[in-house]
Amino acid sequence: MKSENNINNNDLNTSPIVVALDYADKASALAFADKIDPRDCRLKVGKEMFTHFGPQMVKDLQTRGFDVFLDLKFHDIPNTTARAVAAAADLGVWMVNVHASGGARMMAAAKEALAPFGKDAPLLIAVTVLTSMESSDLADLGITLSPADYAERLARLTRDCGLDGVVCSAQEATRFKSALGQAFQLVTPGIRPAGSKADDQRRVMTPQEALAASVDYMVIGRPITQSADPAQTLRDIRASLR
Ligand SMILES: O=C(O)c1cc(=O)[nH]c(=O)n1[C@@H]1O[C@H](COP(=O)(O)O)[C@@H](O)[C@H]1O
Repeated sequence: MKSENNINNNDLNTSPIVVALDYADKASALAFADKIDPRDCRLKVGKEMFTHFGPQMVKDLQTRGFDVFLDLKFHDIPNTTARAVAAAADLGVWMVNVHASGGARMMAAAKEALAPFGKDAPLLIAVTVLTSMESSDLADLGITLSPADYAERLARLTRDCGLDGVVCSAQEATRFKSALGQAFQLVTPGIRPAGSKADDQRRVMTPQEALAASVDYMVIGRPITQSADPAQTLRDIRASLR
C-alpha cells in the first residue's frame, strides 16, 4: 500500500528539524531540496504547495530521499477525515495531521483508517492550539482557558484516542512531556532563532530552547526559506543543536 516513491529515512535521520516548504513555486522548493542533505531535516508540504502542485510534489521530494510531513490539518466529519488520512498513507508520507478540535470520534476514525498500513502507517498527529494564537484569539472563540491549558486538554484527548502525538508550542513541551508521557510525540512550529522576526507566530521559542524542552520535532519555515541562503541557514541551525 505504500508508495514505491518513498525511501524511508527514519533510521538514518536523527535531526529534529522539519523544514516547512512554504514556497509558491516548485522550482524554488526543489532547488532548495537539491542543496540539502536528507539527514539534516525532514520536509513539510502544507496547504500552499499541495494546493499548487498536488501529490506529485510529495513524490518529487520522496524520490530525493526526504521523509515528508503532509500538513493538511484535516478537520471534517469522521468518515471524510479517515479517508483523507488513508489517502495520505497511500502516498507513503512519514507524518500526517488532523485538528484535535474535530473531536474524539474524528480522531479515532482517522487512527482506525491507518490500521491496514501496519508498520508503514505514517505518524498521526493532531494540532492542538495553533502557534499563531494567543489568549485573546481563544477568547474571541468563546474559549476562556489559556492557550496552554486548552492545548493540554486537546492533547489529552488526542492521546486517549491513540494518536502518536500533537502539534503544540515548544513553550508547552516540558509540561506536556511530564503530563502525557515521554513517548507522546511533540511537534512544535513557532520556532524562531534568536533575533529573527516572529511574523504571525505568537507562542514562539528558539531552536535551542525547544531542544532543551525535549520536543521531538521542530518545524521551521520562513527563518530558513526566506533567508539569503536557505541551505546554509539550515546547516547552521542543525549545527547549533548538536
Ligand atoms: O501543523 C503545522 O505544521 C502548524 C501548526 C501550528 O500550530 N502552527 C504552524 O505554524 N504550523 C505550520 O508550521 C509552519 C511554520 O512556518 P514558519 O512560521 O514560517 O516557521 C507553517 O507551515 C504552518 O502552517
